[in-house]
Amino acid sequence: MTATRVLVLNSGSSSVKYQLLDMRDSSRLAVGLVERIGEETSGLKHTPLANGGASREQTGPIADHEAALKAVAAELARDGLGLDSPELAAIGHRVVHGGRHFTEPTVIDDTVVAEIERLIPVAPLHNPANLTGIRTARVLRPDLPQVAVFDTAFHTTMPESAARYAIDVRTADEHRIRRYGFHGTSHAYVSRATAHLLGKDPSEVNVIVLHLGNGASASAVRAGRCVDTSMGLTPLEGLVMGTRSGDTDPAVIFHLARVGGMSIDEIDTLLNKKSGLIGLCGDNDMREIRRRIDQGGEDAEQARLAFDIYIHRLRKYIGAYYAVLGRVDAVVFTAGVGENAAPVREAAVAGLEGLGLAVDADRNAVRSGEPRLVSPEGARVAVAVVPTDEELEIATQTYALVESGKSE
Ligand SMILES: Nc1ncnc2c1ncn2[C@@H]1O[C@H](COP(=O)(O)OP(=O)(O)O)[C@@H](O)[C@H]1O
Ligand SMILES: CC(=O)OP(=O)(O)O
Ligand SMILES: [Mg+2]
Repeated sequence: MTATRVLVLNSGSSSVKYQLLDMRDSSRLAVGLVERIGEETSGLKHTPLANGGASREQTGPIADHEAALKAVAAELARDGLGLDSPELAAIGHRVVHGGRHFTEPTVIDDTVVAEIERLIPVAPLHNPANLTGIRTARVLRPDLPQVAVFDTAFHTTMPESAARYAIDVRTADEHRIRRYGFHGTSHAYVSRATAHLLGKDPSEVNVIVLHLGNGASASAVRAGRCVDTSMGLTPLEGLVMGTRSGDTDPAVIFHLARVGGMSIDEIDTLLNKKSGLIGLCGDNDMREIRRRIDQGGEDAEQARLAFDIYIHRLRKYIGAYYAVLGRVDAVVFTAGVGENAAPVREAAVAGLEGLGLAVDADRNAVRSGEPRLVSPEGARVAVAVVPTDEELEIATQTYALVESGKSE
């Protein structure tokens, strides 16, 4: 029997998303999510698409990522899709920070694990969770290739003028301080899918990708290669996010330390976990923010301000990347907010007809899981919604690597 299945693990700080795919046709056999790991009310939702698709849900404490993965393995086994299956070809892991070292998907060995570990200080919310996923999966299936697909890989094509910060070169080099960028798997997948939506080859188009999820980032993609992106040394820079501030004056940190008496760790937590939308209005979910705005009254005021700050930052990046690219063929929205929040898309390009940017109200109101245009017929620049699929992209890259290894 040839092994054609790939299990993809996307381990977040308090969640694990997973998909089991059959790479003969990229079909999904099972998908699921473990949430609130480490809390009393952890939840696991498992959908065995291959076996009728009825979801199973359980709640109850799941102490850590290791326990989460074991619970996932048990659910898959119930459907005859267990990790012991000879049809499993590999496990693909999303790894957020790969530094400059990893520009391609990589088969994981002890050296790779050590390098991902070394990068924890620059991805403190993400790399530790990614590592636990890797370690647990290696214990469960030590014989199977485990592949790391890095968020940073797609951004390694950025020119030095975009990747470097204007700080002392020796200090920057000594500490490897530069813009790495994240969500690269999504930016790569979505920019390519946007070209296809336009009936073009990726090498023919320039695209601004707006990945707006809980974490959010923008990128400028010229002819299929990333030339700039909004996240930097860490996933803290750039757009306003669910709980992260995005861009601030670096001197805010000195001020909070010197005048506010806060420790570096407290400031780190403030900017990464208590800022962004949640810091501005108490909610990090765009659905809730829109509900408050639409309801009106006193509760709407803070939500409106948070929304306006979010949009203002987004528009600045659209303008900046327009200038970086010179010619723009498409602006594309993706991830939870980008795919679902029509008011965000509308506000992001409002009044930018001079740049060829506009949304058609009817098209923008359509809810769909398909890639689609939301700009008016014949617009100079396409505005599009393209659902991201990081898991499919990770599976594709993982399988391609494993298969190429066989033929060598
Ligand atoms: N229907 C919706 N309308 C507006 N925003 C939504 C909707 N559904 C999801 N979102 C937003 O998407 C976010 C999650 O996006 P997602 O890409 O899944 O994030 P992540 O992968 O970082 O967990 C939510 O926090 C919420 O703000
Ligand atoms: C890098 C990053 O911000 O990832 P996420 O959006 O999954 O938090
Ligand atoms: Mg995401």
